[in-house]
Amino acid sequence: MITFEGVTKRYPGGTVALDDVSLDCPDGRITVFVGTSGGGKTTALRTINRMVEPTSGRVLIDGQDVREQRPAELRRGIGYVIQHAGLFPHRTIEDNIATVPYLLRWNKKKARERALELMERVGLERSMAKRYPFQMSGGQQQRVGVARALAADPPIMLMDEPFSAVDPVVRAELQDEFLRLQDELHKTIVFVTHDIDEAIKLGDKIAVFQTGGKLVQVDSPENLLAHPADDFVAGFIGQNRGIRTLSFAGTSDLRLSDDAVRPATADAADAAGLDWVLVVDEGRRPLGWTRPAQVAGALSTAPLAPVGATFRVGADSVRVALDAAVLSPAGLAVGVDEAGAVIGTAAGTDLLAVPTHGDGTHDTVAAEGDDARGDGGGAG
Ligand SMILES: Nc1ncnc2c1ncn2[C@@H]1O[C@H](COP(=O)(O)OP(=O)(O)OP(=O)(O)O)[C@@H](O)[C@H]1O
Repeated sequence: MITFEGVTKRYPGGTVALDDVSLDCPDGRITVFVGTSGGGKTTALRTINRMVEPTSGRVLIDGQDVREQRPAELRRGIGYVIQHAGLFPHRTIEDNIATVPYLLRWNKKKARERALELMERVGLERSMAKRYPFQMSGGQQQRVGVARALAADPPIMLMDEPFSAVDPVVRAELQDEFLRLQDELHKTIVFVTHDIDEAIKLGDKIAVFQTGGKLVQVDSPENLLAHPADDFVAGFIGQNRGIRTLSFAGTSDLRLSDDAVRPATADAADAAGLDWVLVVDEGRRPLGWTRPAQVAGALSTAPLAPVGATFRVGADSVRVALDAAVLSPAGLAVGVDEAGAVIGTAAGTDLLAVPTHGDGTHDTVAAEGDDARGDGGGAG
């Protein structure tokens, strides 16, 4: 665990970059520092690897003051990823990734093998190993940056706006892969971003910094959305707070209805009275929507409107289900199991009735994916 104890940083000239910051960054979790420009996020991050020394207070790693270790030694256990990746332009991709192993005097073969293995891990083809950074896209360079930080398998990773310099589509891909990687590696990660959506997507725990280096709220993403500590945090989170909260509400306890689900072999007359029916095949996989009143005979002969988006019951959030309902011609969200078979449907109003009070008592989605994530370590 990384612990900040009353950390203050005052620069010559009087700028207070950090003002009495106390906070824990739990092991194996992602703690995100978010906030306004100049709020002290980067300064806070850099006190962990001693790139910045606090004016007062201390930073501890597993109870030990970081000042008890020489910076070089300390940094060996701490991966560091920055915006624009910061790769060495005159070194090949594999040599960039193997930077720390070379410093640790691993033999060349082992270091290169590790670099190639990591390239695969971060979604790069091994055939790119001999390229130079200028021959890679921005997104690929960021992946190399992540691989380089992971090379010596440090327990801690510090990431300063690592995905900010790429376009939104690539950024979303990098975020998804980063979460997948973290599911396997369980590093203790401190991640700086100015983007609240990125913070909510990636963070187990979010620390909001305000200008003047003040820490205004430390909370799980769901609590931050549900209970912003003050107007500054509420303003920073922005609009759509209610809808975003639905991302943390789970679908495993939803009551789904089978009323509108019919096999293709059924007769349209069986569904008389229904506006829309969802026609399914023999494996209950959805084929499409139809209006039974407009069909004579078996539903297999009916013209079908596309199913649109479905949601995985239990795995997807209420927000995903609501999206599916809005996009469905029938206004019904189709819930499916792992195999894609229909479990039942839910109307938008059923989905909006799900409690999302953000006090941790509702059925939460496992942070869109993993049991180990999600409780965020609570407040403070
Ligand atoms: N070496 C320095 N000397 C003097 N002032 C500094 C120094 N480094 C940072 N600051 C000041 O400290 C404050 C906090 O800076 P910091 O970079 O930590 O903020 P940040 O939250 O990471 O901002 P951004 O999102 O813009 O990167 C700012 O006012 C900045 O100008």
